Amino acid sequence: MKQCYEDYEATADWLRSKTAQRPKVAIICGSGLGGLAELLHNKVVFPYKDIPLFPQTTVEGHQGQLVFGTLEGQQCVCMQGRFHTYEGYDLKQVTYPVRVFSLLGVKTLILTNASGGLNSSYKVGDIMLIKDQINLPGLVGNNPLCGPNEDRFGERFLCMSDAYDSDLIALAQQTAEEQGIEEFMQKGVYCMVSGPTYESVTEGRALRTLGADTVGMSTALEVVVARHCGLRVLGFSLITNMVVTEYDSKQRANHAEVLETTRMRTQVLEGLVTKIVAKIQ
Ligand SMILES: O=P(O)(O)O[C@@H]1C[C@H](O)[C@@H](CO)O1
Ligand SMILES: Nc1nc2[nH]cnc2c(=O)[nH]1
Repeated sequence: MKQCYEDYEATADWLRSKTAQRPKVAIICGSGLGGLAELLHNKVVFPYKDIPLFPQTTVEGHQGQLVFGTLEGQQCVCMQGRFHTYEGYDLKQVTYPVRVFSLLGVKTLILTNASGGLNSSYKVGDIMLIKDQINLPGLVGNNPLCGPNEDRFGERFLCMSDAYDSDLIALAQQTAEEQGIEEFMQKGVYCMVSGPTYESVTEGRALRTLGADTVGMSTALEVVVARHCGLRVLGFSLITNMVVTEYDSKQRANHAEVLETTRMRTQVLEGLVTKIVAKIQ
């Protein structure tokens, strides 16, 4: 499927015609982390299947609906479920909602994800503020900005050294302190791989050597497209499991464990994001 500017406009126009809400903040919820959308007030909910040109979610823990509403007085739009390349979607489909958000007038994108911990000082249940990313698919040609540049969204050559907004990171750190949850807050580098396989021992070790603190199967592509259209970005990675990096380990990564850990920390992460949203200008 080849998206053009008019497709993004058609989806944004359709949403505008169905709700008078004009969010400035968008939130993409990771695996098992969609509960945040339930906290919105004056909710207007659109199942993805009803939204023109929107992909559908196929993964357990990703509900598949777009929720507009107000969080602490701030108008927000929340994706309860995201799209991944391992589901068979291409790079433009995975990132489709981000450009729609930009056309709707969103200025700040908050992303959450579930990830495997690579940094041995991290623990299952820690929440990592993403300070930078390794877009592994992008480094080898699978970058969502490949192809003709759409100047109406952004420039051809995009700087990614400031992808995660330092003011928003500072705001998040300050808010975590106020919430008294610094003990399980981390700040580090997220690496995206395509999945759906979890890492072999040697792959896990290699990613750690590259400088990654956590690894997951999302986020980096959405962030590239968000930065291309000028959105400010804040990201959180919930460490749902530790990546197995010992050849004789009996531990095995699995999605059930991922979802179980999200259940353990979902309220804390929701509380943190809510308080941050309240302070975003
Ligand atoms: O959407 P996210 O990145 O939170 O989901 C992670 C990566 C895979 O989709 C899944 C693996 O358990 O969780
Ligand atoms: N690639 C990857 N994605 C994850 N998502 C949640 N845990 C993991 C993990 O260990 N590896």
